[in-house]
Amino acid sequence: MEKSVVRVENLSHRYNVQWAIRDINFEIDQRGVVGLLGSNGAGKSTTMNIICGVLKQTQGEVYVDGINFRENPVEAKRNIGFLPQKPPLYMDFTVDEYLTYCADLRMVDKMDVKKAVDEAKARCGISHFSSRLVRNLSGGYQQRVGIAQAIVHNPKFVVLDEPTNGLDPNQIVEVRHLIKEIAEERSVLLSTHILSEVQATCEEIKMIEQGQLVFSGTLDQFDNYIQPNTIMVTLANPPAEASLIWEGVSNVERVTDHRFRLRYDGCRETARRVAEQSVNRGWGLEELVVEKSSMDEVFAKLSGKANGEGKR
Ligand SMILES: Nc1ncnc2c1ncn2[C@@H]1O[C@H](COP(=O)(O)OP(=O)(O)OP(=O)(O)O)[C@@H](O)[C@H]1O
Repeated sequence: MEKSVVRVENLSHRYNVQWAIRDINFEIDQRGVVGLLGSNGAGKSTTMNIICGVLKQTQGEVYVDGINFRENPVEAKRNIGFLPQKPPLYMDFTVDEYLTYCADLRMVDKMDVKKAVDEAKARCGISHFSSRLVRNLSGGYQQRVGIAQAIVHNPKFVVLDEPTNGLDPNQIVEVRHLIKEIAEERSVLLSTHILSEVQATCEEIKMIEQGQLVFSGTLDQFDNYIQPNTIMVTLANPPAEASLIWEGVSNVERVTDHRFRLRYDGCRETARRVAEQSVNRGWGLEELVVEKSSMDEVFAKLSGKANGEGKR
């Protein structure tokens, strides 16, 4: 069995003369939520549409559960669920009618359709709305119906394009929770512009900029992409600023009477040494924070990197 559920190899696509995405390679694990990040026009939708079989790539290969999309698209699609940015809901259907229709489209065996619909409804917490018209559901519940149609055929891989767009804060929390739950038994690729959403939901991140993959790694690796180089230290009995400069520390800024920002060489040892010295010399260490960059700063740096290299 393959370790990854999706494998993308040298994927490139152009709509006209310009490449929309160029030479993208990555794999997606069997479980968990992967965030797909990128600025507007970076190439996220193009990549997602190709992986979901909505768009045929110009070059490269996509394997879903080991099946090559080019060679066997129908089989590959059996393993994929897709919730586009605008959910494909039929407002005049009841929830049951709609999900039954989706199960048919997804070629669920006739004998298994009712069970599949019941399971998808239970999973998404909409069983009590079975007979309600989709149009009469709130935005949050309509989105749950959208997610239910994406998992009704029990796919191994689900793609959700900005699934919390337009929801109120409570609905956002609920839908995020649901996404995490469905990712316990399958893999979910989540496209979003909202960095706090990635932080709240994803374990892995792929970032595309200017049509190229500029980052692929864990949330922790993304957080630590820019090496921290300042330490904020709070001392009850601080010495003169000059005493705080020693090996590894290049500059000291006095923020308040008791707080200092030390610019350092990024070496972990330096932070440890600051703590040791503060204790040994009786400076009354109250707080020591290694100041990491925010996700926005990492995002901006990665976007800038792509722009600077003149991609496409
Ligand atoms: N149908 C199309 N015909 C021509 N060019 C297109 C088409 N769709 C997308 N593009 C171009 O391909 C590039 C990548 O677009 P894509 O929609 O994949 O980006 P995106 O990251 O999904 O952006 P957004 O976040 O704004 O949806 C852009 O330059 C876009 O203008």
